[in-house]
Amino acid sequence: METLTRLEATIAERRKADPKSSYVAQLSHRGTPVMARKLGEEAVEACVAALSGSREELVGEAADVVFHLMVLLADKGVSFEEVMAELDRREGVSGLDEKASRST
Ligand SMILES: N=c1c2ncn([C@@H]3O[C@H](COP(=O)(O)OP(=O)(O)OP(=O)(O)O)[C@@H](O)[C@H]3O)c2ncn1[C@@H]1O[C@H](COP(=O)(O)O)[C@@H](O)[C@H]1O
Repeated sequence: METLTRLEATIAERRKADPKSSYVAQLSHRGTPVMARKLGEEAVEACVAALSGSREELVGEAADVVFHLMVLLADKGVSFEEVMAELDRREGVSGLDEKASRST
């Protein structure tokens, strides 16, 4: 978790950097739709790696997904802490029970 907290701080800082020297700043400069598209692309690449790639490729693609998700969250002003709090809130509630409760 420390890694993600550090990455969140790095992303917040690099968003303000010169796009010529920072990939994060470049994404920020290009705007939310590009960030969202990148996240979608990386998610698809992770799926492909899971289905037909090596373990190493899956790890690499998963890291790309997490990184691009963090970039998009920063852009939308959503903190990593908020996402963790949502996961904490869900802890212990079966996905099946939660789904069943939606139809009542
Ligand atoms: N964790 C990452 C990280 N993971 C992946 N990537 C970049 O994400 C991109 C995704 O690769 P792709 O091949 O899919 O994208 P691409 O084809 O190169 O890019 P497009 O032309 O499609 O936009 C690559 O350029 C990777 O280098 C990352 N870039 C940066 N970070 C972290 O962010 C920090 C700040 O980076 P800068 O803003 O570049 O200084 C770094 O120190 C790292 O900690």
